[in-house]
Amino acid sequence: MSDTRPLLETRALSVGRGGVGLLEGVDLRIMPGSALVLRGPNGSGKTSLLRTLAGLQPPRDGTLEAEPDDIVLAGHLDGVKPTLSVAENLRFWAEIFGTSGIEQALRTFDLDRLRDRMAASLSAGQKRRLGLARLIVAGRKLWLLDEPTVSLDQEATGLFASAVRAHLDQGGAAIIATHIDLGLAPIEHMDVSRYRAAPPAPDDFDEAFA
Ligand SMILES: Nc1ncnc2c1ncn2[C@@H]1O[C@H](COP(=O)(O)OP(=O)(O)OP(=O)(O)O)[C@@H](O)[C@H]1O
Repeated sequence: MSDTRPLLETRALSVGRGGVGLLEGVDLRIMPGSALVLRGPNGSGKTSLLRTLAGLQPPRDGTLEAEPDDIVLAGHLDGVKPTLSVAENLRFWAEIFGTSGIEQALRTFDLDRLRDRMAASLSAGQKRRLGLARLIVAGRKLWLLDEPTVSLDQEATGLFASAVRAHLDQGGAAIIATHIDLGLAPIEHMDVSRYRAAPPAPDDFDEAFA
């Protein structure tokens, strides 16, 4: 039976950062098997939106419906533990997420040859691959990805795109802040600057200096 319920739905969601409103009126509906690419200039609020969807910060307004246990976020900080080996990092996350088995994650991101290397000694791109391998280990349905291809070469970007495609084929979903074309067509794009929050009313502004 196909699952026709959205994995995430927002209505009139408002997002801010540091007490400042960034986005308003964001309506999103993410179905199993679908991917949404977030676009927008630097500072427009992509990371803040992903953090809000992941439950790391509360919405300023509106509603967000999602099952927290369905979601995994891969952010700018890879979450890699430098004093653990590649395999130990993956086993650590498997324990955190309550899953088992790291071989598929190692294979997917071509990390097998590096399995016993201390994460501290990995190159930036290798570290990023390890951070992304955490997605496989997590076993969650909705991937929230913030600039996932930073530091990745063309080959590793291809591995990542294949991993996303396989995830979608298995009924997973992804929201990806990225400026590059991952070749995942057909795919929806959303420019977050469409939802830019109105600046504070002049009265509020004056009040701050009263
Ligand atoms: N911790 C913070 N405290 C206050 N303001 C912040 C904080 N982090 C980010 N901001 C501000 O919030 C705004 C949105 O930032 P955000 O990181 O969400 O944008 P972005 O679209 O992801 O940008 P980029 O494309 O550069 O990654 C920016 O003006 C930024 O300076």
